[in-house]
Amino acid sequence: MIEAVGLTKSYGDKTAVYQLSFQVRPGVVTGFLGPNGSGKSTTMRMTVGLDEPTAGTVTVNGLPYRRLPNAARQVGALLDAKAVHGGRSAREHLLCLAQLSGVPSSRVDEVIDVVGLGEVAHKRSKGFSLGMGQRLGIAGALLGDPPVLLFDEPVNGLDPEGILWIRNLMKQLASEGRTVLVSSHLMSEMALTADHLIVIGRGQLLADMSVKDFIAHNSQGYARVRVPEDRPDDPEKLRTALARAGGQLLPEEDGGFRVTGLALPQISDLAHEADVRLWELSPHHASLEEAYMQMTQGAVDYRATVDTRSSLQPLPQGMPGQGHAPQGHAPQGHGYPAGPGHPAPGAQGYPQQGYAPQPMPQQPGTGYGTPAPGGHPPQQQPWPGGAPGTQPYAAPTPGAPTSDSEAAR
Ligand SMILES: Nc1ncnc2c1ncn2[C@@H]1O[C@H](COP(=O)(O)OP(=O)(O)OP(=O)(O)O)[C@@H](O)[C@H]1O
Repeated sequence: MIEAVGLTKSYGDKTAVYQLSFQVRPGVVTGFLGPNGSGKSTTMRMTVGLDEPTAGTVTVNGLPYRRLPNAARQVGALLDAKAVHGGRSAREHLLCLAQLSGVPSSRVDEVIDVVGLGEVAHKRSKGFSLGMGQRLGIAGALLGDPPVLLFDEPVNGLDPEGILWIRNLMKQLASEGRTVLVSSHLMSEMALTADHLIVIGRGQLLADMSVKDFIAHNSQGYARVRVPEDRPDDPEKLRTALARAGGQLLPEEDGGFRVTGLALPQISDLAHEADVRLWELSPHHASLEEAYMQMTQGAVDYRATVDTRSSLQPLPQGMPGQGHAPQGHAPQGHGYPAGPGHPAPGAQGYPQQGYAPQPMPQQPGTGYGTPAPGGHPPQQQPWPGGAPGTQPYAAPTPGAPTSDSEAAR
């Protein structure tokens, strides 16, 4: 089990993680979600001793990583697939890791086969594609056969077959009773892979609950209806009938309608009573992506403009190397687009008061440590299950971290 209690990390003025408390339990895949810069990697780095918390603790099976006996055999992590000596072959790289952590070299060939790198095991890793690098990083995480595994965006760069493989691997590792924490921005993939979610925004806990509960809490189900086009009065008749019962009929772009506030049988009965024929009546189940967008939209620091093209200025003609003289087009220089399509961080949805800049105890960054190599650990033990006191919602705390843009000001 991984447990964070009041975990906080500041880099100078920037608070990357603030009073984060959660438990990652064994036996299930836990998805770790949050917008860019929300503190996922920082949290994972602190978990494996690569960064020191400014305050609070994060432990693996009750101990901070650096105090774990044989840490490399207890926790495996894929944090940065590029953190490999490019001059070494995949096999050499894994052999080095194996020697450092007291893992027998026979295990190296096993994990190479598991991740599908057998054919390129003797090739230098600097020639590896992004996906091959990810596979090598995953091999490194699996090397010590650890009961706790962290994967930071493991599907990055993988092809569809690789993504399916990762999904099954995560599930298999969890079904073996391991603790599996995996971050990703691919919501559709997370919906298929994760059982439980920890969602953070600007370093703070936003949700800690099952995928099912997360979707139910953060989205509104609705019904889709369609009426015959040759009966132009029907939409209005239906709208009136539904409104009397407390429902709402909203037109959709494709000519159909969305009904909120009423169950499907009620909609059917009301339409029948109003003499409106329905050509479609179907439930719409919200996706994890919809629920995630709804929850995190106010905690997004980096957002593209709605119409990215409209905010771009044309480049001046006659730039050096274009082979003709400037025609008097001066750059219309203003900074990076701002305006209606580029809302201020936290502009929608998420309570604003939590992000007011407040003085917080700060501590300069403590730099990077190195996970301690270790020898063979005791055999895996069954983990205590059923963590108490999970927190479905954590309201933003006054004094919470500012967004990057706020910090920059
Ligand atoms: N070594 C560092 N020095 C200064 N700031 C840092 C450092 N590491 C992370 N940060 C800042 O901390 C915040 C959280 O970063 P982090 O990489 O943990 O986010 P993330 O959720 O993993 O983002 P992404 O989804 O984009 O990978 C960011 O604002 C980042 O700029």
